[in-house]
Amino acid sequence: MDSPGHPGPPILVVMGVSGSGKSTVAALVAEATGWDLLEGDDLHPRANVEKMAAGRPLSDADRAPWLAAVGAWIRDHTGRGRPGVVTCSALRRRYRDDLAGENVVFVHLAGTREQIRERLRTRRGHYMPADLLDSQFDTFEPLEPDEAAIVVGIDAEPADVAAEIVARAAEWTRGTDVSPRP
Ligand SMILES: Nc1ncnc2c1ncn2[C@@H]1O[C@H](COP(=O)(O)OP(=O)(O)OP(=O)(O)O)[C@@H](O)[C@H]1O
Ligand SMILES: O=C(O)[C@H](O)[C@@H](O)[C@H](O)[C@H](O)CO
Repeated sequence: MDSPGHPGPPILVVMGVSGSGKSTVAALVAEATGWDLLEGDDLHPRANVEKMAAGRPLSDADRAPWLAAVGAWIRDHTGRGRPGVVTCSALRRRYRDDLAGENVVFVHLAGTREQIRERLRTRRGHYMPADLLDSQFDTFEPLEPDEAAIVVGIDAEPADVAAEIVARAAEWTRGTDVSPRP
């Protein structure tokens, strides 16, 4: 799947606000492709998890060590030429700039506040409270045209969302323009 424009296998950073479906969809993409999967939430320091569970949004400083750990996983993979799928909210442009690099493609799971609020309302067994959704949307800085990125809607079933990502990632590795679509 390599091309001169994109010399190595991709790392897909599946991003978006809490509840947009990152964990669900990334697992399906990893299953379909056989690529390594990093559940970014597993790299949060315990203090971050406790803070979110208590209903308090993370600050930039809170996110810094977590983003560094996610970035290290990405670098390890790109350095070894291994493809991967990573879940990471990557809400702000500057966070993404720290994760970006050759063969890194951001995949934004784009949904409305109302749609995601409803999904979080019915989600069970997760520490992240739905109350934090507004701060997630307030923090989110949309992808900009110069970012290597794919935007995917989340209306479809998870398997179909994952299939679209696999297809668009294949286009990306062939060098097709997949800059954000409205
Ligand atoms: N395409 C979809 N259609 C319907 N439900 C979905 C879809 N994708 C995910 N869900 C459901 O929405 C909820 C949120 O999904 P998920 O936990 O994967 O989101 P997340 O972005 O990883 O959240 P967080 O960042 O808080 O970990 C889950 O209950 C999941 O089953
Ligand atoms: O950047 C953030 O505010 C946090 O990292 C969250 O997005 C969590 O990672 C996740 O949503 C919790 O499950």
